[in-house]
Amino acid sequence: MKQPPAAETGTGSQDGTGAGTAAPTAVENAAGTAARPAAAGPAAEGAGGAAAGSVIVTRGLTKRFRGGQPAVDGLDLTVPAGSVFGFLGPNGSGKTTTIRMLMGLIRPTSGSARVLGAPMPGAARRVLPQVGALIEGPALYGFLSGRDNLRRLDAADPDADPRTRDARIAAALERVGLAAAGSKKARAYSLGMKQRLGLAAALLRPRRLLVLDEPTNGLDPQGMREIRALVREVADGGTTVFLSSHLLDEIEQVCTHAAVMARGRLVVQGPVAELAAGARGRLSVTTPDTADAARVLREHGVTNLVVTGGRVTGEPPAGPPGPAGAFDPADLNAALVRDGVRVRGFGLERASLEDAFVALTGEGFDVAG
Ligand SMILES: Nc1ncnc2c1ncn2[C@@H]1O[C@H](COP(=O)(O)OP(=O)(O)OP(=O)(O)O)[C@@H](O)[C@H]1O
Repeated sequence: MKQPPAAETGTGSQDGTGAGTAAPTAVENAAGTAARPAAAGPAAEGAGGAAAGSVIVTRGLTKRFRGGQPAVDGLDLTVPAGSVFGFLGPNGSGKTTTIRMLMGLIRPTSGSARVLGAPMPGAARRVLPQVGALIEGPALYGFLSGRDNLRRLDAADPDADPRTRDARIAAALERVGLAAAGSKKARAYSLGMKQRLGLAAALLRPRRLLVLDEPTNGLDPQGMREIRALVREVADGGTTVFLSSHLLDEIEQVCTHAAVMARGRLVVQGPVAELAAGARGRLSVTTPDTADAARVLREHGVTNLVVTGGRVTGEPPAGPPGPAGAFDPADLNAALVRDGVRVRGFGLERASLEDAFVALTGEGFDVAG
């Protein structure tokens, strides 16, 4: 409840193609690409209609608070237009500090940040009207109704047309499922309702970018589901969504792209599917002939073999599995049988983003930070 939604002053430039490309890959693999097809909305309408543009680009972005270690250290972030971009990291990894720099709320110590193609914080006055933001919870007056809170926020926006105010507020309340509760005092709202009201505030006007700092923090599972559904809906409308989270499964469920932070540094970024694929999952063979199985697997390019009891697991060769991929699990199974290995179980465990995080950092993902 500390920060109001991003300041909404000045007029916006429509140039949004940004300096970067949609190619992810900052530190590691993940040669991914562009924005999802849903980018055909406002997010795709930058100069020249370049849907492949980047909505956020940072280069060497660094923030050092007085005397301390850098909170954010040399960050190179590229957020493709039309993506739902998850900014993932344990508590204290520098997510909020990055978002505050992106929104022009604090100055970087060094490096640069461009949002919608314009430098921040310099261009904040023309960029921020196109950005809806929810940072550290919405700033609400408890004694006002949800609707009157929105009215107050809209009235503080010099670019908001007072003639369309009531209609826009009604539409925003409807969109976040608060139409029926609009007349209730905000102090009577649950945490989830407050978050939704904050989102309604961010969506009072069409936005090209929505920035959400831990939007599901403190919500119950139902509240989380509602916020995720809303995020998807906003993205389907063509708005790029940048959201921070310390929840891996949340990122997997809702995001097309992700960046992983640890101790102020970027660990990896790219399309979520490719990040998880980067970890490749593990191949698992259940057999009483573990030594022979391990040998055959090794001969077929399986690495990091681990034998536990009657099971051998290992990392399959790089590339997608299947007849057209780098290796075919069926061939591997046949090779085991051919060598007399009694295969009692054979499987490929799908990698999760958590596997990717562990593989990249060698650490567990400790959400308690
Ligand atoms: N105003 C400040 N003054 C000094 N140190 C700060 C300040 N803001 C953040 N930090 C420090 O910078 C580091 C990164 O904090 P930040 O809030 O950006 O992380 P985060 O990933 O958003 O975590 P959380 O989810 O807990 O907010 C932390 O060590 C934090 O203590």
